[in-house]
Amino acid sequence: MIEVEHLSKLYGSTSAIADVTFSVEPGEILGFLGPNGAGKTTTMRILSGYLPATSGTAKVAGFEVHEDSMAVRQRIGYLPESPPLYPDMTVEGYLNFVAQIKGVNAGDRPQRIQSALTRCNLLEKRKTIIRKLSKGFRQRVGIAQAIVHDPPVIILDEPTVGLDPRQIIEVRNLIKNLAGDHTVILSTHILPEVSMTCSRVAIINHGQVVATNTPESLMTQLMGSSGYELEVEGEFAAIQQCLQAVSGVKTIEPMLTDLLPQNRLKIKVVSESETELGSELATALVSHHLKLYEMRRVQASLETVFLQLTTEETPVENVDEVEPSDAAIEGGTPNENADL
Ligand SMILES: Nc1ncnc2c1ncn2[C@@H]1O[C@H](COP(=O)(O)OP(=O)(O)OP(=O)(O)O)[C@@H](O)[C@H]1O
Repeated sequence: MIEVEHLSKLYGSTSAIADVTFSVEPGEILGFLGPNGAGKTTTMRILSGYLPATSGTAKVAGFEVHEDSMAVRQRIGYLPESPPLYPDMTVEGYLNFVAQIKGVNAGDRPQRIQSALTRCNLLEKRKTIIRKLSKGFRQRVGIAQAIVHDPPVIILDEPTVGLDPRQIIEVRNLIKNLAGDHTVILSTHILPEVSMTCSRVAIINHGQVVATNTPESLMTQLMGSSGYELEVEGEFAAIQQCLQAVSGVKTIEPMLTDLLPQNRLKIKVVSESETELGSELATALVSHHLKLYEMRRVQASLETVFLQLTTEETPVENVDEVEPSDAAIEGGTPNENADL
């Protein structure tokens, strides 16, 4: 549905994006994740037909964004960082105005407006003047104007910036509900937003896409392995000998922990690939009469991946080429409030 190839943009001599290539399948939500100044807004604006690229191509629903910018604009709903709202209009009046300029037939407009109001939970505010709305409701109006003409593609630039936690949850749920019927690109610098909302993530840094994958695969693929923490009763040498025989095990290490009952050890097992080894590890221990008290799968957090990718001196061209890092699997759970 969206195909971007070798897209670059220079502002004078400043390179905002360079050689950006990615694609988005119909019905997907792609998270475009990067720190401030990475080039997210520039890419979104080029895709929406509001800014010409210096070189490269971008196609939306088969139309080249620069050559067929009118056809593209009709097929895209765009929520910029600051939604272009008219504060003195009512919500309904504004949506009617947007539907009109987006070319929705007069006969279809009431139904399209009703649908956008319903999806964005705005029915009770339809007669309210936009100026009187809270920031959260204004953001919903911004999303409603992006979907009122029922475009196949929706581009949302930092849609939850400035909202309170309750409003953030509402807006994220609303975005998730758009998937399937629509193809969505969501730009953000907030990590949990991506893992909560998106089916795939493209990480952008210094104007270049440094990795693209599902949030989960990106973590395991980049780290090249996943890990398990086990609590087992017995001697380390015996446990090590037993687990070493399990195919796919890369390393076995004792972990330093306090407060464990006597004879119990915490062991960290790292696997060679992302294949699940849990049941094999448990079976091996039980067949050697070693008591297993606890087993937990540990994966790198998206935050670890992001920091690793965006602090590389040179961009990682292909995540498969990254050296597996054992230390990285200690990343633990993502910080829910990580705001880079
Ligand atoms: N109109 C402009 N003129 C000159 N440089 C610009 C212009 N717009 C953006 N830039 C530069 O291009 C780079 C990418 O900016 P862009 O706004 O696309 O990043 P971003 O990832 O959206 O950042 P943010 O999250 O802060 O909005 C930055 O270095 C920025 O300073």
